[in-house]
This record gives sequence, C-alpha cells and structure tokens, in this order.
Amino acid sequence: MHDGSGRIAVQNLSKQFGAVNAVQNLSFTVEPGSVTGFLGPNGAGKTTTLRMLLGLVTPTNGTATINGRPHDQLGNPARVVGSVLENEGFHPGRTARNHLRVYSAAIGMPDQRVDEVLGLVGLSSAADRKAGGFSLGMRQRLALATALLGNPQVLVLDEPTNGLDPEGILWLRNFLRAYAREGRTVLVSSHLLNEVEQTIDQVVIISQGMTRYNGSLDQLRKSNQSRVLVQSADANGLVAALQEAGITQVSPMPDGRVAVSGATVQQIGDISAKANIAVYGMQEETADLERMFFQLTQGQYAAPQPGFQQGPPPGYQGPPPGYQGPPPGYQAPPGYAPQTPPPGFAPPNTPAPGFAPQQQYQQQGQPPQQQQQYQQAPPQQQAPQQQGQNEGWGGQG
Ligand SMILES: Nc1ncnc2c1ncn2[C@@H]1O[C@H](COP(=O)(O)OP(=O)(O)OP(=O)(O)O)[C@@H](O)[C@H]1O
Repeated sequence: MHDGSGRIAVQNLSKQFGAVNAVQNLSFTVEPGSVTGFLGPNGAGKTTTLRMLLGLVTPTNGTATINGRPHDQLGNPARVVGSVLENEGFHPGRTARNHLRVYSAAIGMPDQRVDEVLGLVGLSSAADRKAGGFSLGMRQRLALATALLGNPQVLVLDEPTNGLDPEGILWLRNFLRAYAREGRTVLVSSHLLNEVEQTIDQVVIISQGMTRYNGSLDQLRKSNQSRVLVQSADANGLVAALQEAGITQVSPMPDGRVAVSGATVQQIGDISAKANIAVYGMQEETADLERMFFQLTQGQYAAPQPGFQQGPPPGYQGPPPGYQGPPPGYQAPPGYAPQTPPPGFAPPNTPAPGFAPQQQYQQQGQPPQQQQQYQQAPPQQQAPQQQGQNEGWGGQG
C-alpha cells in the first residue's frame, strides 16, 4: 500500500520517443500543503513527465511515485490522485451530471459526490446542460470536477489556466490555494510563470527535459535582488568609502564600474560626494522573476550563435567578491564542461539573471562601457517537435 504522505517523487526520470529525449534524468519532489508550479517552455517535457507520473506513459528510465508508489500500485488511484491533462474528452451529448455519474460509478463513489463536486467548481446551475454546449472555462471546471470525484489527496493539473478568462484564473487560484491549505498536494504545470506566479509557493523549473530549479518561489525571488552599477573616477576609493559606510555588498567589475547591493542611488551618491569621488553614472537594475525564468530556461530552441565559444569571455578572472553562488534549489544541467562558469553564475560584466536595467543616471563624462553579453551554450540543442500523443481530460479511474 501507499504511505499516505501526499508526496510526489520523481527520480532520474527519462523518456525517449525515438530520437527525441523528451525527459532526461529529471529529479524533484513535491510536498503536500503547498501549490507547486511545474514550469518550462513549450516542449520542455512537462506533459510527458505528468503522463509518466499518472501511469499513462512508461518511463525509459527512473521512477515517478505518488505516496511512495508508482501510479499502477496505488490501489484505487482516483482516491489518491486526481488529474486534468490537456484536451477535453467529454461526450458532447451528455450532461455534466451524467458525465460525472459515469466516472463516480467507475471509481466506486456515491452519486451524492457528483453534486458535491459540481458545487465545488461552481457548476451546480449547469448540471443538466450538455457538455457539448459548454464554454472552454466551463469545460475546464467540469474536468476539474471529474478529477475531484475521488476526493483525492493529490491534484495534478496540466496547463489549467489555458483559455481561462481573468475571473476564471482568479477563481482557480483561490480554489487551488484553499485545497493545498487543507494539507493536500497540488502540482500545476504551465509554460508561463506570470500566469501561475500568484498561485504557487514552490516551483520546479525544467528546460530541455532537465530540472533547472526546484525550490520555493520566494527564495528564487530573493536570490534576485536589485543592485546599482556605479561608474566613478576612482573605483577602489569608492569601494573603500562604501565599505566604511557599512555597505558590504560591493563588487568592483572588470569594466571599472562598481556593483552595489543593499544601498539606494541616493545613499551611494551621498557617500561618494563625501569621499570626494566623482560619479559619472549610475544604473539601477531590479529583480524580475520573469527574466530569471527566461534565463533558466533559455536555449530550448536556440542554436549556438556564429562565433560562439564555450567558456568564459577573454579576461574573465572568476566570480567577483561577494558572489554567493546560485540560488538555493538551482540544479545544474548535466554535461557542463570544466571551463564553463559555475551554474547560475553570470560573469561580472553582465547583468545578473533577471536584472532589468531600469533607470540610467548619467551625470557627466563618458557612458559606461558597453556590456558584453556572455552566452553559454545549452548543453544540448533540440529542435521543437510536433506533439504526437493522445491526451485526455478527466480524473484517473
Ligand atoms: N508521443 C510522442 N511521440 C514523440 N514525441 C513526443 C511524444 N510526446 C511528446 N513528444 C516530444 O517530447 C518533447 C516534450 O513534449 P511535452 O509535450 O512533454 O512538452 P511540454 O513541456 O508539455 O510542452 P507544452 O508546454 O507545449 O505542452 C517534445 O519534443 C515533444 O514533441
């Protein structure tokens, strides 16, 4: 029997479709009590992973378990896990209530549960209407109702916000958060971070079938704090003055600028004026989660640029002082060559992942040197593939 933990565990999971590595050695865990986002660009391998978790696709390697067991060993799986996968599978001539009755009978639930789930998803008034006439939003609610029939401990939803209007998204967000607050496990896939950002607490980010980040969304956000890049007449003098003023997150950059975290533009201006150091320009960069997501997943379809060279740019001398490594939870893709910088590291002459230049403070003198964008080749290039699988909506059972 399963352990009742509500934990999803994916370990060294791989799936090969012919020449396509849909999922490569993927590992992550999802705990109960929170909503976890399963994020990655189109073709990253999300649906294939979820289908392996739900026993619909056989892994080439590795395991995917719920409550410590593969799906086919869960007993009556619909009582443990409910799922909504892409594409609907309703009989258009069947009413919502009758559709649900067929499924509830199949998993041994009483008819009374049908009315409960119709109420839970807000479809009570449409219970006797035919599913063929439902809007996309209503069909998604009906699919969710089907998944809820077995009162499952674990809920797995593939791209549930697709096609929902803002009201539907808000409703789903509140529903999923309340479900997780009851101590249940909710895993929601999406290719858009901003669509689920306000719904999820934890996040698993994958790209090219590999895990790039597995941890809390807050931690990812915090790891991405803002900084100010200062162009001055005396970088060393400015570093010393800032440190003397108690600002410790100060890093000289190879282009002569100084990167400062934990201080405002005004504070830096005042300190440099007091130290009689001329400041020629300040550029403020702010955290941007969407950019961070893009940085972690980029390369899904990109080929190396002409002239691309693996490894750090000429003159690169290692991480700047104060560099604290990649965010907790970051997982390096396998296959990094030794000469490449550590995972998650942005060379000192580039903005950190997720930083977006916001305001340019030019006072006098020449502008800061042009920033060179250091590019790192994705470990494996992969062309987008046509999806060739039959998906189905509805609860497991
Ligand atoms: N049955 C299949 N046969 C062959 N290739 C497949 C099959 N299913 C998926 N693939 C390929 O595996 C890769 C991952 O696809 P998958 O649908 O898992 O990605 P995804 O992250 O869910 O994408 P999307 O966000 O577009 O739904 C893609 O290259 C896809 O074309």
